[in-house]
Amino acid sequence: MTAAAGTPFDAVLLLSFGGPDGPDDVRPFLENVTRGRGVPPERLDAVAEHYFHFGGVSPINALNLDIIDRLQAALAAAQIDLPVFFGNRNWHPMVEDTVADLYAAGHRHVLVFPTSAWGGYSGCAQYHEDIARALESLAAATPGLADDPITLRKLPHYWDRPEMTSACADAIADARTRLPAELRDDARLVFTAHSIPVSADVAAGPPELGGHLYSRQVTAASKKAAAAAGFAAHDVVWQSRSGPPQIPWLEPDICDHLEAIAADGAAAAIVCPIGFVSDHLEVVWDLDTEAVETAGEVGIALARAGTVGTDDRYIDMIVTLITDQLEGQTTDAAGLGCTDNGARCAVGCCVSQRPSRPS
Ligand SMILES: CC1=C(CCC(=O)O)c2cc3nc(cc4[nH]c(cc5[nH]c(cc1n2)c(C)c5CCC(=O)O)c(CCC(=O)O)c4C)C(CCC(=O)O)=C3C
Ligand SMILES: [Fe+2]
Repeated sequence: MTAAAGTPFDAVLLLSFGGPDGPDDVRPFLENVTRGRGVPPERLDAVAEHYFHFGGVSPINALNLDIIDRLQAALAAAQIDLPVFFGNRNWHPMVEDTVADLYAAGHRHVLVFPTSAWGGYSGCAQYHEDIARALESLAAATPGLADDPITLRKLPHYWDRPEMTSACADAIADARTRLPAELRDDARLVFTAHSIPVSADVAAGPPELGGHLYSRQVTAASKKAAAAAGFAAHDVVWQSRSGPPQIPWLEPDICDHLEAIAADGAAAAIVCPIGFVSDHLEVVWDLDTEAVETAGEVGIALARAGTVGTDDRYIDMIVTLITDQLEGQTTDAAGLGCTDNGARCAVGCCVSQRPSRPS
C-alpha cells in the first residue's frame, strides 16, 4: 500500500547488515547470517578466523554509528527534526528490537535507509524481508497494532545518485596518489563488489534483459565512476564468494583477476570496493589482507580506494532521499526498491517476474 502524499514521516531507521562486537559474538552472528543458506561449515570456520584476526570485532557497527551521527547533524542543519534509529539484520541492535522501540516511542511513519545501494535479493529484497519480519514481531507483541499501525518505508536504490559517483571518483583519485609516481599513469582501475550466486543475479531484474539487475547496476555504477575519475578503461570483478564450489557465482574473483592482469603486464592497480559503503570486514580482510597479499605475490602495486560512507556527500544524499519523501514523493516516483512495510518490489526489481499465482 502506498501512503498518501505528504505523509508526516517522524523518524528514520538506518538498517544494516550487522557484525560482531566481540569474540563471543562471532559464531552466533555467523549462524544468524547463514541460517538456511547452505554455506559450508569450512567456509564459516574460515570467516570466523577473519573476524578473530580483528579481535572478533567487525568495524561495521562503529562505522554505521558514525554515519548516524553525521546524518543526525546534517538533518539538524537542514532544520529537519527527525530522530535516527539503528537496526540490523544479523546482530544487535536487531531490527525487531529497534522497530519495537520506534513504536513504543510513538513513531508511526518511518523512513528506512538501507546501507546497501543495490537491487537484487541480497541488496534489496532481503532488507524488505527484514522490515516484514520486524513488523510480524511487533504485531505478535502488540494486540492493538491494526488500530494504530506503523508504516516503514524503505528508501530506493541509490547506486546511481550523483553524490555516489563523485565521492567514488574522488576516492579513486586519492588512491592513485598512494601509488608510486612512476606507476600512476598506467595503473589499472578495478571495481569490486560482493559476489552472489549467478542464479540469484538472474532471478532479479528486468525480465526483458534476463534479470541481472545487481550485476548491471554494479557495472553501470563502475562505468560512471571510472568516467568521472578520468579513466578510459576499467574492470569489474567480484569478491567474498561463499557458496559450495560447484554452484556458480559471479566471476572473476578479485584475486584471480589480479593474477591475470599481472600476467598481462600490469604493474599497478587501483582497487575500488564500489559494492560497499564502508570499510567493514569484507573490505579490510578480503581486500586489505587477501588481495594485498595476492598483489604482492604477483608483483603488482595495489592501492585500495576508500568507501563512500565517510564522504559527506553520502550524508547529503541521504538527506536528499529523506527530503524528497517529506515533500510527498510516492513510492513509485522514488525509484526501484522503495516500498512500504516490506512489500515486494515491482517486477524488474527484486523479482524478474511475478509468480503465476498471487502470493
Ligand atoms: C550483495 C551482498 C552485499 C552488499 C549489500 C549489503 O551491504 O547488504 C553483502 C554485504 C555484507 N556481507 C557481510 C558479511 C557476510 N556476508 C556473508 C554471506 C553472503 N553475502 C552475500 C551477498 C552480499 N553481502 C551472499 C549472497 C552471501 C551468501 C550467504 C547468503 O545468501 O546470505 C557472510 C557469511 C559468511 C561468508 O560466507 O562469507 C558474512 C559474514 C557484511 C558485514 C561485514 C562485517 O561484519 O563487517 C556486509 C556489509
Ligand atoms: Fe528491490
